[in-house]
Amino acid sequence: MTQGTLHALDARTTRPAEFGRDALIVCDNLVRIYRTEAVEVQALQGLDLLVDAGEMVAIVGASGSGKSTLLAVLSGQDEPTAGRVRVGRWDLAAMSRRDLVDYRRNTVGFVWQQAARNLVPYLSAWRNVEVPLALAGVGRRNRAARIGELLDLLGVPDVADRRPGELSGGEQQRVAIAVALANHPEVLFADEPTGELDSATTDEVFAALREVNRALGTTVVVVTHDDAVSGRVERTVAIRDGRTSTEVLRRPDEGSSTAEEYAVMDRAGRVQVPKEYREALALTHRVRLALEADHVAVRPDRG
Ligand SMILES: Nc1ncnc2c1ncn2[C@@H]1O[C@H](COP(=O)(O)OP(=O)(O)OP(=O)(O)O)[C@@H](O)[C@H]1O
Repeated sequence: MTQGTLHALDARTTRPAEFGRDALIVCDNLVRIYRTEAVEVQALQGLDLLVDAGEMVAIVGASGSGKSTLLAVLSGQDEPTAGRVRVGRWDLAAMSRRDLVDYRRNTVGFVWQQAARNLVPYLSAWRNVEVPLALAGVGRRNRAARIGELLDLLGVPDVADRRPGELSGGEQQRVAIAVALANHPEVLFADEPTGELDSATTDEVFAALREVNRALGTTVVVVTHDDAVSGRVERTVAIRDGRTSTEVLRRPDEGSSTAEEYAVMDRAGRVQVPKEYREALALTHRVRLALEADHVAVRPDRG
């Protein structure tokens, strides 16, 4: 064995595995800066996020925390300033215009908050779902089969002949989900899909999204400002100041389910200590860290 081969083997064994290699969605130190003449806004400030295929994840956070920017980047409508972002086989930081069209038409589906943005007002629900299928060149018979299947799955087969203006808010969003799913996307992105709905209708739309996730296996990423959402999905990721800050995981537990909140540690080992904790113990600039048998203690610097 030559010295060169040894070096090559050595390099291979010591190189760390690629971050998120097995995930469907990878955001690695994602940065998005908006520059205008007067100001510079850092909407995403080194955000890390992994989503596995088949997951349903809610993204929550205060207004301005970067939720919509994240979704815009992930869905190919906005470009990252720095960092790595991958969805399936697509590297979103390095896509040609042609790739983008392909990606947006076939890999991802999108639902907006405003029903008017999702649906064509003068077409029936049926025809609305037909538009993306026709654009993708799907034949008449297959189109009909797919539309029927989706309207059934979303619980709106009875409104097929009605126009959006003749539907309730919840029905409009369920038809919008059908439109977004028409071409079998791997991922469904929804930006505040229930923002204009009351809480009963919100439950209905979340139930529809869960059903899509369960029955079709579509990965669902839904942005919402509604904190109660962590009771409706298995994983809720909170964004603060353009970074992921905490996650709530809900696990089935003998019939009901339990939810537990976790802080997110970034790849450099940084964890954000909540403001209430910092204030309660006057934790400021310098703190003492101690490694205990099963936890790490953080103490104020009283010296
Ligand atoms: N096109 C833009 N030009 C300049 N600044 C922008 C632009 N889009 C977003 N921002 C800024 O980036 C930050 C993050 O905005 P973003 O819309 O992603 O937040 P959000 O969490 O979705 O908020 P909301 O819940 O209010 O929709 C905000 O400070 C916002 O003002």
